[in-house]
Amino acid sequence: MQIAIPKEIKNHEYRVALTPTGARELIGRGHGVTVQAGAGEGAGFADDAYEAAGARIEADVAKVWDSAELILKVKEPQSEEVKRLKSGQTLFTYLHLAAEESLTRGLIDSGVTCIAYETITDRQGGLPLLAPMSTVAGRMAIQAGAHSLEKAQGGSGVLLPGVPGVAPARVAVIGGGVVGENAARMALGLGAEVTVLDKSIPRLEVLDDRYQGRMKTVFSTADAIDEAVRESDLIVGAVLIPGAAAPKLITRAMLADMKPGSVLVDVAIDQGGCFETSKATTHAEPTYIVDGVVHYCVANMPGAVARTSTQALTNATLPYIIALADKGWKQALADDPHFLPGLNVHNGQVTYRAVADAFGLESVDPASLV
Ligand SMILES: NC(=O)C1=CN([C@@H]2O[C@H](COP(=O)(O)OP(=O)(O)OC[C@H]3O[C@@H](n4cnc5c(N)ncnc54)[C@H](O)[C@@H]3O)[C@@H](O)[C@H]2O)C=CC1
Ligand SMILES: CC(=O)C(=O)O
Ligand SMILES: [Mg+2]
Repeated sequence: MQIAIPKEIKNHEYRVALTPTGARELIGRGHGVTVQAGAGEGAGFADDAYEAAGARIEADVAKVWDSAELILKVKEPQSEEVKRLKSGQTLFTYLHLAAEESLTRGLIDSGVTCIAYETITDRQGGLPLLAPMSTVAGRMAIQAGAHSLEKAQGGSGVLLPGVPGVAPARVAVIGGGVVGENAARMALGLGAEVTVLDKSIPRLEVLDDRYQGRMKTVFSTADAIDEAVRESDLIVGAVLIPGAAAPKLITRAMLADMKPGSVLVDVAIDQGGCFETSKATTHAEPTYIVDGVVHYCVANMPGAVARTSTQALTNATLPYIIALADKGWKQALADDPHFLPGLNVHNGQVTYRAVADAFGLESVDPASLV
């Protein structure tokens, strides 16, 4: 199969969809890999490394997209990339469609088969292709939050660990999944006082057991969120209802109850964000202030640590890429009931229920297509 790796074009996105190591695995199985010139540079992978793995380097972006049966990306296609798609191609990338109606409609019109990393499941009920980037983003959320608390960023001037004689900051993490656990773990490591809120009791049990009471676990209700809003210096939004738009858990009116200069880091922004006042920002301008509260809402946080993130992403995606390349999308999805929910759009139809529901569209059961 002919596989293309375009250079990512989203603001400050330095990841690439495949490492040279991944390219070598695919080429060894008889597939052709074309990499756009410079695609791996931001992650520290030079064109030479891909060539040494047997890949072809192509400088002409149109030729990269045109030649491909399977296109591998990191971020959702930007509008100029949607125009490059051709009916019959397969696109495998993060899509987060419930947050972006125009992208959804563009992909419907393209006639392309679109498989999203973030809706593939595993036997344990996890999201194995979201998890590596959620691990990165969760860990980064505390770095970003700590920086945003500094006065120069509009923050309250609180240092997360405090110092001897001065209490540490209070950090609340809403959603105790992969992002939430990693954020909580980093905040604990820095000496903050940490509370995790989740709607899943089994998840709170896991956290309680793993951290032996070093973080507070709280069942997520409107009351619990009100309390977190009043007491916290930093709140991380880390909820997910797979494939669906994130619920708005903190409204604009609630910002008045927060301490001036406190910080909201909305990691769930790629699914539309879980705070009413969240709007997606970029690494170039990551924060803005509403009613005295600093908001950090970067939708591609792992792009800033592209070397680590690219390696972690390829480790997770490679077995699925190999299945797509060896068998074609239809057989690959038919053979694996956990791969099947990755299908979001096929040949003009939405195949993921929560995406269709977000925009009042019809959805088609993906099982009926394979
Ligand atoms: N901004 C960025 O760069 C990145 C964003 N993400 C996003 O972060 C979000 C979280 O991802 P994961 O941690 O992997 O998901 P996950 O599925 O591991 O965890 C989500 C958790 O939210 C909980 N939850 C759902 N509704 C809730 C509510 N009302 N109150 C409290 N908890 C609730 C669930 O029970 C679950 O434990 C997703 O939207 C994901 O796409 C992930 C990576 C990078
Ligand atoms: C998951 C996601 O949106 C990202 O890694 O950028
Ligand atoms: Mg987006």
